Amino acid sequence: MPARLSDAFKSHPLNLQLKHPDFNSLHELPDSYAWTNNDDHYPSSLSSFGVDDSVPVIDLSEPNALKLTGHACKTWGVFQVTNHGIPQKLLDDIESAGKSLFSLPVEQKLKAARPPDGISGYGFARISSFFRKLMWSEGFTIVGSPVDHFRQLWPQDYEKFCNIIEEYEKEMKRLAGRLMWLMLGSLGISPEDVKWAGSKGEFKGASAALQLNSYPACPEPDRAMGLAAHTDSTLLTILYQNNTSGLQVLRDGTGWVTVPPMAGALVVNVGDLIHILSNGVYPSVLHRAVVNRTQHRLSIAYLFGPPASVQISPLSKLVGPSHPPLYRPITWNEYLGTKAKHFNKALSSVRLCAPLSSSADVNDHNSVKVV
Ligand SMILES: C=C1C[C@]23C[C@@]1(O)CC[C@H]2[C@@]12CCC[C@@](C)(C(=O)O1)[C@H]2[C@@H]3C(=O)O
Ligand SMILES: O=C(O)CCC(=O)C(=O)O
Ligand SMILES: [Fe+2]
Repeated sequence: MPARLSDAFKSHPLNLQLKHPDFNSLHELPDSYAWTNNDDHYPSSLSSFGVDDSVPVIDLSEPNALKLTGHACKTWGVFQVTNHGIPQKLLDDIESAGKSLFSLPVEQKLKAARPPDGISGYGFARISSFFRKLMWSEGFTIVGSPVDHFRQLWPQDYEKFCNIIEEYEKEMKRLAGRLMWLMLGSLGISPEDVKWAGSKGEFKGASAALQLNSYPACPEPDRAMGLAAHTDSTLLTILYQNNTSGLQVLRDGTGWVTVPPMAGALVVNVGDLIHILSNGVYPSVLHRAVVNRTQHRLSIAYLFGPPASVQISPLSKLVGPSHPPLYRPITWNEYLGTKAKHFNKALSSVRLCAPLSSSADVNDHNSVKVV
């Protein structure tokens, strides 16, 4: 039987033994949540105040969308899209489903806790084990059907919430396929070059995870961290954020740049697997979420990847004598296991050789110190 995404962590269980707090009852920042200057990626470090450098916004109905996408992937690794075709009503529905989930009592949410060796359910971010301090957030991951967990959360209304998730995943999958061809097309790659994309290039067998993130208002936002700096272990990620800012991307030479919430727009991140497929031409983007004193923030990430057991390696059209393959072949499941072990050094752990040109692979995050 081919590997399933839900099995990715079977051999990498996460035994956090942490107590899930009721954030609303915390009026002071507990020491376990207070990041200091010694902690890697301290929240207020390196911010790019006053720098006029903003994340590209691409109108997908424009004829030059392909060229703009290629440029954004090469120079930023992140962009926002408008005219993406996702109905506003669906975005509103998923936002209220997320709000409803995170406002349940802690004991209720814990009935749907993510098991240590599982992928789906409620809990701390998987990357929490790499840090001495806790993150000011809670998450809920959905891979496959959410019905068992949702029945625990909302015994009466679970079907309504399952339908929203199903519809959202269907729409996101279609958009992810479209974005993949904008990214790959801008590299001169066509559907015949990517066998696992299917005969029509529709990415039928693709796998995906949906991650709902909640960042409660925080009494001391400057000392807290919502979600620590990381790259996504995906081909690409499509992120919906509510009207509260918090997402920041690390920009070479500039520092942390905020991705401002734009009504109706969606954020697209280049993930580690596009980094590998493109042989480092489209580097994955290091990003994090910071928190604020007054507003609750919610984000919903659609983490899109290949079929779980397909080998991903630099595309043959992009390698040659002057561009040797920089990464060894790896499946998505294996990469998630590597990330669980090496975190921000996962990409360099699958690297074959140093790039010949200094422009390739600028964002390999080799220098990120793991605590
Ligand atoms: C497919 C996945 C990517 C992810 C781990 C996961 O199994 C599902 C959640 C994803 C997420 C979202 C928040 C940040 C992140 C680093 C994490 O801890 O869980 C990512 C993981 C990833 O991209 O490596
Ligand atoms: O909340 C955000 O803006 C970032 C979320 C994120 O990076 C993720 O879910 O991978
Ligand atoms: Fe992310």
